[in-house]
Amino acid sequence: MPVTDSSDAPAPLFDTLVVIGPGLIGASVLHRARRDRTIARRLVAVDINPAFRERVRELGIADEVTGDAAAAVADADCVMLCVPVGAMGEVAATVIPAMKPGAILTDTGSTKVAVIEAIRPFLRPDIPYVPAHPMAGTEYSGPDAGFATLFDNRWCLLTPLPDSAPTDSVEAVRTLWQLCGARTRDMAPEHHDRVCAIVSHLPHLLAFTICGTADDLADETRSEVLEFAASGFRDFTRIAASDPIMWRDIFLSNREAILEMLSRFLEDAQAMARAIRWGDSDYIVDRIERGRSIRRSLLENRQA
Ligand SMILES: NC(=O)c1ccc[n+]([C@@H]2O[C@H](COP(=O)([O-])OP(=O)(O)OC[C@H]3O[C@@H](n4cnc5c(N)ncnc54)[C@H](O)[C@@H]3O)[C@@H](O)[C@H]2O)c1
Ligand SMILES: O=C(O)C(=O)C[C@]1(C(=O)O)C=C[C@@H](O)C=C1
Repeated sequence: MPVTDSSDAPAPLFDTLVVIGPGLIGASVLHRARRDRTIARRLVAVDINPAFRERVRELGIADEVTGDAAAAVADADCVMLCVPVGAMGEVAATVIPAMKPGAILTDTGSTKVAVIEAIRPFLRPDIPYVPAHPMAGTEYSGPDAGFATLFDNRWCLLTPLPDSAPTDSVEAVRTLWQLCGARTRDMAPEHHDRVCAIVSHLPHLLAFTICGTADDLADETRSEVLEFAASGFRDFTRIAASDPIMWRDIFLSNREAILEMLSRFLEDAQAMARAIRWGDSDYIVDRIERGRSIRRSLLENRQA
């Protein structure tokens, strides 16, 4: 029987990975890196919130946990920003001057144009920056929400800029996400923001709004909402339970694309209202058929 010697294991991708903001996304990366030991030899977590730092220590997913971002990144080979998109610029301003030459900076922000613009003023020529966005999540947030398999078979979109990272750094970040279980695709940041506006941001906007509308009808319907809400309304409430700060930042930082998708949606909703008013059965059935086929193809892709 062959003897398996741990020294035969390939060296991890990075020596030291620093995750700034070990919430749902950052803690999930740390869980995966801790579990597989292929991503980094040493894991460091930085959080502004002392209670979250304590939880990360208790979870045992980092070798070092600190609130001092500048000190933490000094030895890092890769620094991953997992803070809300509105905080990316201020964190970048603190960490970039403290990073060693050649260390890679990446982020996981849900919007890309605004995050890149927020980070760009602090970039250094010797710090490659590779923006990324894992298309995976849940309605939960904070360190306790993280888990190692979050990214399995999900997309991670990379939006590398022609002038801010050599190819080997882009490939290192691609490999990082593949080691987390994700498939990767490269995209221009503007295109990314339009795609995410329709597949992620607008659905959340609709979920927050429908829950708000139901709540505004509280006097008449609160007991019905609570008592009789079956799967349909519940499916909306799952995503409506998402973190308010994260979603405020996403809406404000992808304003134009979201407003464009919302106005297209409102036109289509008006057309549906008209079809209902005038009894246009063909139109109604056609729209529902399209919804069903989208659902089927999503399920097929997920199983592939
Ligand atoms: N939740 C999702 O489904 C999802 C999916 C993909 C990408 N993202 C993006 O990834 C990022 C993280 O999202 P999340 O869901 O993990 O959020 P989260 O709220 O779970 O975690 C964010 C963490 O950042 C910390 N933090 C905030 N400001 C900080 C600062 N200035 N310095 C250090 N730490 C700070 C918070 O204390 C928290 O621990 C966001 O940019 C979000 O848009 C989220
Ligand atoms: O699954 C969920 O609950 C999510 O909200 C995840 C989701 C999405 O909309 O798909 C949310 C925000 C992200 O930037 C990426 C993924």
